[in-house]
This record gives sequence, structure tokens and C-alpha cells, in this order.
Amino acid sequence: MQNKPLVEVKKLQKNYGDTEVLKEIDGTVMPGQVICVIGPSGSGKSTFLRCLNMLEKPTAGQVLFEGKDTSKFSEEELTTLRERMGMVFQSFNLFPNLTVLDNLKLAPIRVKKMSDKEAEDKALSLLKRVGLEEKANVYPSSLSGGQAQRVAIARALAMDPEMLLFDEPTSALDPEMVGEVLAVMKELAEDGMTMVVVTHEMGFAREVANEVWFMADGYILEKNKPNEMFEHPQNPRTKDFISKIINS
Ligand SMILES: Nc1ncnc2c1ncn2[C@@H]1O[C@H](COP(=O)(O)OP(=O)(O)OP(=O)(O)O)[C@@H](O)[C@H]1O
Repeated sequence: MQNKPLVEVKKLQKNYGDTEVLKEIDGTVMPGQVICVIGPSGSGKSTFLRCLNMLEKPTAGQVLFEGKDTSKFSEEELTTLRERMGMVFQSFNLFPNLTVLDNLKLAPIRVKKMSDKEAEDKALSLLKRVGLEEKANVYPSSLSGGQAQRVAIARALAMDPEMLLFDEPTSALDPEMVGEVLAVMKELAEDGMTMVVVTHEMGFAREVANEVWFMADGYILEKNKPNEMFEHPQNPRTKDFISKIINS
């Protein structure tokens, strides 16, 4: 791992009207790190993730990407930021009127100005990477949820991102499809992709994360290595959350 942080979050706050959703968040993401953000529903996890790539504008505080204050970015720089910090959502957001291949080719052609052939080669190699080469010419409606999410991951990878943000990527899936998506994410992690993953999949957090951040009431109350977090949580709120999950 390199020494310079990819992302630094400093005293990040986010309010919606009078509601303080993020109260004072600090954190550092190093290149190659996998960070899983866990915590109760409504604690601000998705909002935090969306502040990282400026889909939500922080009310106060800073998010630095490669040392640069993203709050000062122009629209053009923000677009580049979101390409370099790809995001995978709970709902796959594929274009229904385009084949899987065309979903993957779209951004490389439009944004990276690749030729059709280059974009196609890239798309096919990414489909291979997520185990879906045979689905290149079908439409998203014929994919299972697990397959659609794997295509969504491939689409995020098509922009050669520096890091990926995952917002509960398996929450909308039938249970039998969760494993195939987590397996792709695990492979990405093993290949060195920097990832911040909001998840309820504690097995994944335990096995794949370098660090787990526990969020509650708009604060990160505890950051720890997965084994420590799950076996010796320090904060009483973390203890309570983890004991409920383990006993549920
Ligand atoms: N655009 C918005 N406008 C107003 N309130 C919002 C908005 N987005 C989120 N909130 C509120 O912020 C709080 C935190 O929401 P957020 O989705 O970040 O939590 P979460 O931890 O990701 O929850 P979950 O695990 O259920 O997805 C919630 O009370 C939510 O209602």
C-alpha cells in the first residue's frame, strides 16, 4: 500500500434542513484499503458515502481526494471525481433499452472517447471478469438481480476508477444471489481495488475489510480491524449492535 491517503474526511457534517444526519465524521482511506461501513438503519451510512463523491454536498467539513478539497471542485472536476470514484448502488441502474454490452460501452465511448472496437473489447473483458460473457447481447430485463448487479460493477470498472463506493450492493437481492455479487467484490479487493462498502453483510466485512467503521447517530463511533470489531467491540453501541446481529 502507498503511504498517501486517497481520501481524507475532515469534520464532515451534513444537515437536511434541521436534521443533522452527519455530525462530525473523520476518516482516511488509503490506496488498496477495503473499508466496510456498518451500523443501524438511518445512521447516515448512505449519506456519508454520497458525500465522498459529492453526490451530496457537505454542510461543513471537507472531503479531500488525493489531497485536493473536493468542495472547491468545478462541475467538470466533479464529473471526473465521480468517474474516478465509481459507485455501485443497491438498485442496479442499468439502462433498460440498451443491451448489457452497450450499457458497458456507453461511458468509455462518450467519456473516454474510445473507439467502438476498443470499448467493445474492454466491455467483453470486464464481462469475463464478472463471469457474464454469455450475457453480452441480452437486455437487463432478462438478467437475475445478481447478474444485473455484476453488470453494474463491470460498468463502474469500465471507467478505470481509482476506487469504488458500494451502497448496500446486495440489499435488493434474493438471498441466493448475494454470494455471487460478494464473490466478485472479494476478487476486486484481492486485486487491490480501493473500496468503501456500506453493507449489512457482516461475513463479508469480517472476511474482506481491512477496517470496519461503525456508524450510529451521524457519528463514526468506532473504527477497528474486523476481528477486533466483531470479537472485542469497544463502544457500548457497537457491542449492542453486533450482539443483536449475531443473535438475530
Ligand atoms: N435527501 C434527504 N432529505 C432529507 N433527509 C434525508 C435525505 N437523505 C437521507 N435523509 C435522512 O438522513 C438519515 C440518514 O439516512 P441514510 O440513508 O444516510 O442512512 P443509512 O444509515 O444509510 O440507512 P439505511 O441502512 O436504512 O440505508 C435518515 O433519517 C434519512 O431519513
